[in-house]
Amino acid sequence: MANKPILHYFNGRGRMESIRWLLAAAGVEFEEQFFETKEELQKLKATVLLFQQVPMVEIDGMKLVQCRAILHYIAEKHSLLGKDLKERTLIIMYSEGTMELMELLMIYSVLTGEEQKQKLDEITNKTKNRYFPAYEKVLKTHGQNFLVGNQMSLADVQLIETILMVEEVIPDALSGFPLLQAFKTRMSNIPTIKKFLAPGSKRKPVADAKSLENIRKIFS
Ligand SMILES: N[C@@H](CCC(=O)N[C@@H](CS)C(=O)NCC(=O)O)C(=O)O
Repeated sequence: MANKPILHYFNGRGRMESIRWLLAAAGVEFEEQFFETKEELQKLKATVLLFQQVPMVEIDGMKLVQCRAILHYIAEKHSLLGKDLKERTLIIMYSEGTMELMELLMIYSVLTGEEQKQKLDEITNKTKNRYFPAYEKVLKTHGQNFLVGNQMSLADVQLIETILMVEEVIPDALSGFPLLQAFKTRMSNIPTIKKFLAPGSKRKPVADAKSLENIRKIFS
């Protein structure tokens, strides 16, 4: 049996969480090696990180960096990247939209005070007026269960991850988006995803003040 992928990152969400989500949705077991100090990260930078950045994933004899490349590799390998060039391009297009929204949420999580309030206004506005209407429209236009090709893809996995992240800061974010509400229920009941959402999985919680402080130290 092939070795399990090994994920190298800190013990938190960041840019690795979508990779955890995708592997889990594909039903792939993985291992994690966390760095906990600046020194441990420096050691990785000096030895294995091509651009001195994480996430890094050891998979199929490669040490992959750049989260989009990693996501696309895993998606393609597990038939989550469409059946032809058009589907693949739509999947990547939708996935890029979710990544923009997730990026805003990642920035929000490290801000404090007035800066955080302003970022939340921006997130609320873009969620309700830009991103969620777009995905609602896609689902409405073709009337299918998934965003592309009537089967689960990278885009769907990233969309459910994003919906749950948004709801952590805007609990009523899905009100007014009935198709996205149904999508959330459907996706959450897919067995591999249900397992990942259950307690004890490798899904990471929202960072608390102590872990944020440690992450700041690691990357300072
Ligand atoms: N384009 C890269 C960006 C990766 C990135 O910025 N990683 C951060 C942590 S999430 C990092 O390693 N920062 C350390 C540094 O740049 O020195 C990707 O998508 O993977």
